[in-house]
Amino acid sequence: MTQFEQLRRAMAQAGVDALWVSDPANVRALSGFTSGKDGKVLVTPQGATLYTDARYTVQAQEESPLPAVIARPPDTYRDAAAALSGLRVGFEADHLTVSGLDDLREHWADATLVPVRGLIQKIRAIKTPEEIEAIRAAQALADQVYNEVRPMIQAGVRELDVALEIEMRLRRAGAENAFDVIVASGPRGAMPHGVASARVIEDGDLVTVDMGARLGGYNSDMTRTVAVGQPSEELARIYRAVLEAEEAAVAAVGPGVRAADLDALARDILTRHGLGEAFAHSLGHGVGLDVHEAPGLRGTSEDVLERGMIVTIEPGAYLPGLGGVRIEDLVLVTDAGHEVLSCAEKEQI
Ligand SMILES: CSCC[C@H](N)C(=O)N1CCC[C@H]1C(=O)N[C@@H](C)C(=O)O
Repeated sequence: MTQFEQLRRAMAQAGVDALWVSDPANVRALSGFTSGKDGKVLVTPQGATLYTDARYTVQAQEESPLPAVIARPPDTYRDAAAALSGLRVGFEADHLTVSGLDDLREHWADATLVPVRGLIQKIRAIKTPEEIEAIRAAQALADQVYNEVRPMIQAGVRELDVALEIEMRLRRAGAENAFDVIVASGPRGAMPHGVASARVIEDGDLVTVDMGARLGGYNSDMTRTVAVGQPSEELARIYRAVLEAEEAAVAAVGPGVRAADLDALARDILTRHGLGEAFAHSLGHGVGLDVHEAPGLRGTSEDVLERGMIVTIEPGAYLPGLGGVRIEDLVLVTDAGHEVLSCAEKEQI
């Protein structure tokens, strides 16, 4: 079944005849238009239309097989109104502002507006073969850049210089950062999202490097924690506990596995090491056009892994005042179980 066929089925299940798509990644997924934040897609019983403005006339023609309407609001809404009279029209509740909804209500008074959540995200969670290759390529580049930059992580070097080197190498290769590079050294390692600062790395630090490449629109995501000099026995113990949790969770990845069970598996290992409270976030998430997308690997998730999903496995332990550790792999769910896409070496500390 094509993604559009899957979407039509999901729309029927959600009880909508048409769908106004405003999430940039969903716009891109449906239309191929790479400036998703400046586009919308309207799916009706007759077909799908890309809406964007005159800055993108040529780009829309080049990139999207969908018919494009070049207009700006309110003309956009007026154009779409004709096709929507009497229909139940879904809108993406997670990606429409209050004023955006007011606009739809004003211009589509003859339609019934219905909030929907995660319809397209659920379809995007299972990657096509082409998407898998795109993410594999993004991760391969990230591995290469990480390996090139790894020797630079030494005492006396600022975190932001490590981050800059990573970004420069990604950009030279035609990619970009999937997100601001996290380089969290020493006590800053206690911040899971500690983007690189001016801190100078010191002897005995653990340094967490979390980076991703965005290549051809698709993201990768990987974390390594490295030791500079000889870390304390306490930090080394935490590192080994996180590594144990990470390896056990990766080994358990396969089709049919409940995301919540995977999260619990890693969390239980860290709890046995006295680090349950220190694991301050979910185990992982899907990766694709967005860095964070479905499925969610967290305790409250109802998601079940399926072949073709690409997820991160990234347990961590964060101890304020002391530091932290996170180890993350990018993992493809396969019929046989899984394939780890991230190849950069994990250190034994
Ligand atoms: C700003 S993107 C961060 C990428 C990173 N690899 C990542 O996803 N992290 C870092 C620590 C936790 C994890 C995260 O943000 N998880 C989200 C999904 C959560 O809510 O737990």
